[in-house]
Amino acid sequence: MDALWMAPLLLVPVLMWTSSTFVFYFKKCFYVAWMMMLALIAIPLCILKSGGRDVENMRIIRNLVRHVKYFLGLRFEVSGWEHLQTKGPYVIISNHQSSLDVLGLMEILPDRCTMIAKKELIYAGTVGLICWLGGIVFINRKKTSDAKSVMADAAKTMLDDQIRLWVFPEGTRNQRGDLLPFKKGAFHLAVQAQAPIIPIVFSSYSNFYLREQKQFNSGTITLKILPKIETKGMTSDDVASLSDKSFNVMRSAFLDISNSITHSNGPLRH
Ligand SMILES: CCCCCC/C=C\CCCCCCCCCC(=O)SCCNC(=O)CCNC(=O)[C@H](O)C(C)(C)COP(=O)(O)OP(=O)(O)OC[C@H]1O[C@@H](n2cnc3c(N)ncnc32)[C@H](O)[C@@H]1OP(=O)(O)O
Ligand SMILES: CCCCCCCC/C=C\CCCCCCCC(=O)OC[C@@H](O)COP(=O)(O)O
Repeated sequence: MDALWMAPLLLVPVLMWTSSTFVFYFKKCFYVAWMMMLALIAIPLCILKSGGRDVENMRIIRNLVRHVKYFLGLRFEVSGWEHLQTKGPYVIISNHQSSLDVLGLMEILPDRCTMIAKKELIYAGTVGLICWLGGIVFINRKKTSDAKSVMADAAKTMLDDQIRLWVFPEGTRNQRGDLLPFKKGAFHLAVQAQAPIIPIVFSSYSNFYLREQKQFNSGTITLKILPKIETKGMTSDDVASLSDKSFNVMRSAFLDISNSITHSNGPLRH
């Protein structure tokens, strides 16, 4: 009787072997469930360590998330580590393709660095709570004036508490094979804090993850950390050119690393 109950479980490896659509859904569900579970473990650890919301909790979160890539068959190749060896506050900007970006982010996350995220993320159960405990700054994208004032406060906190902030300047997830035009918030933030910008580019996920075709294979993601862009002496008048400059260096790096990876990994499995 017990053995009979186990029988459907045997289907899992069979389906994993034969159906790439099953692999796609299995990996996605596993990812969400595992992250929720890790967050559940992290919550008491963070509370015990710092008693509540604190950027130092990101160390615990970073350590707990770093093994998840192995389950999903993902590898990261990182270049430009030396550009993160900058003292004091800075603003990291990177392209944003999927919630899987969290894995690459945790791979290279510097100390005392937290993120700017949409406020809806706080309702994501245990993940939402861990984001709050990790000091993530939540913004309301539907109310520009609110978002601006939260980010102005964040610029002050960055300096007062020596914090680094990671912003996704595209403002939303994008897997269209190119970068979306940048929103301006990250650049106002850097200018207000007079802190440098460190651009980071994730190569395209299209060689292993295709949402429409329901494909989630193993793959390698290249992370390229680019040289910092100074903002000392800049004012809000310089924001547009700073944004354009950042966009251009990131776009050319994105196209460069995405092309080389698609060619070296060979064709997708069907
Ligand atoms: C232990 C296990 C746990 C496991 C689970 C958890 C694991 C880890 C936890 C970590 C996970 C974290 C991952 C977080 C990912 C979340 C990512 C996101 O949520 S992305 C979406 C949210 N982010 C953003 O939107 C940031 C980028 N957006 C912006 O910067 C925007 O500019 C804005 C939102 C501030 C405003 O957007 P919008 O209303 O569309 O306006 P714009 O066109 O950009 O600007 C309008 C004008 O306002 C000016 N402006 C903008 N910002 C400012 C400012 N701060 N100060 C002054 N002025 C500003 C801008 O220049 C425009 O004016 P103009 O005259 O046209 O120039
Ligand atoms: C009880 C509630 C259940 C909710 C379950 C959701 C839990 C998500 C679980 C695991 C994923 C862990 C990584 C979380 C961080 C993902 C952040 C993210 O990628 O947010 C999307 C946002 O950048 C842009 O949003 P839009 O593309 O504009 O939309």
